[in-house]
Amino acid sequence: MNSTYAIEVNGLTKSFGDQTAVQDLHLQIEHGQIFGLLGHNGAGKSTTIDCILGTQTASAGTIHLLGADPIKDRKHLFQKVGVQFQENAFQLGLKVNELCEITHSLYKNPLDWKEKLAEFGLESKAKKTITDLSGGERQKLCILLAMMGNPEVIFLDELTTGLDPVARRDIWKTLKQLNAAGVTIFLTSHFMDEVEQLCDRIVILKNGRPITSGTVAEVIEASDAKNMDEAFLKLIGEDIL
Ligand SMILES: Nc1ncnc2c1ncn2[C@@H]1O[C@H](COP(=O)(O)OP(=O)(O)OP(=O)(O)O)[C@@H](O)[C@H]1O
Repeated sequence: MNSTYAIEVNGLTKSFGDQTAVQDLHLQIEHGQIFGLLGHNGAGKSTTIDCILGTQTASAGTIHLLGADPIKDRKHLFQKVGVQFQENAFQLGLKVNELCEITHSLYKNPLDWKEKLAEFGLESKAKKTITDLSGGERQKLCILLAMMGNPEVIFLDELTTGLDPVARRDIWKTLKQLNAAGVTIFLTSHFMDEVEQLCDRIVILKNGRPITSGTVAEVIEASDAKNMDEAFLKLIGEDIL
């Protein structure tokens, strides 16, 4: 099994009973790209990520993550792939430094989390519990934890939902720095300004099916729109908005 892409998906289909969440999805994501998977609520974005990570089994299709099989090679991939913790995965009573220590201990080649905490402006929060952090601070901590193992690829699902404009820009800066250091980023987002700012390439899903792909500029041009917001609305159609 091999692939020169960071992530390669061929004909991914995932059904839950008689409902098809993702249908015949093909992705070829180069190393070092910021890739955005877009779509309305329930379009199939999280299901796609789950299948790529091997936490869900695909109904059909093949997936290569860093050239490996996400299910068979999960242990090996764990060291190379960072995943954003969902808020409900945190034990909220833990202190920031405790959570960092625990996560740090899981990896063979972890980063210096104290240095990163300072870089993220969270140094003074080390002894606070997760519940004491603001939404933006929690999201930064999520990125830090996802980066802990020095991953080659990082998955971020709806990273800036619920954040104010300043916190969102802060997160964008962090992601750009991470990407400049060579990390491939796979993200989902409902914010088209964010997509325009960050993504090298995008795919839009509608009801589980890919309806368009390309760079942001290509998608805007192909849909004869003024910006990504308008392109998204045109492509998705008003019936589901
Ligand atoms: N475990 C499951 N069992 C049954 N149906 C599921 C399951 N997980 C997802 N689905 C269904 O699959 C479809 C795609 O869901 P998914 O969570 O992938 O969408 P999404 O694009 O991530 O949505 P959102 O933007 O709201 O997070 C939805 O109709 C959802 O109800």
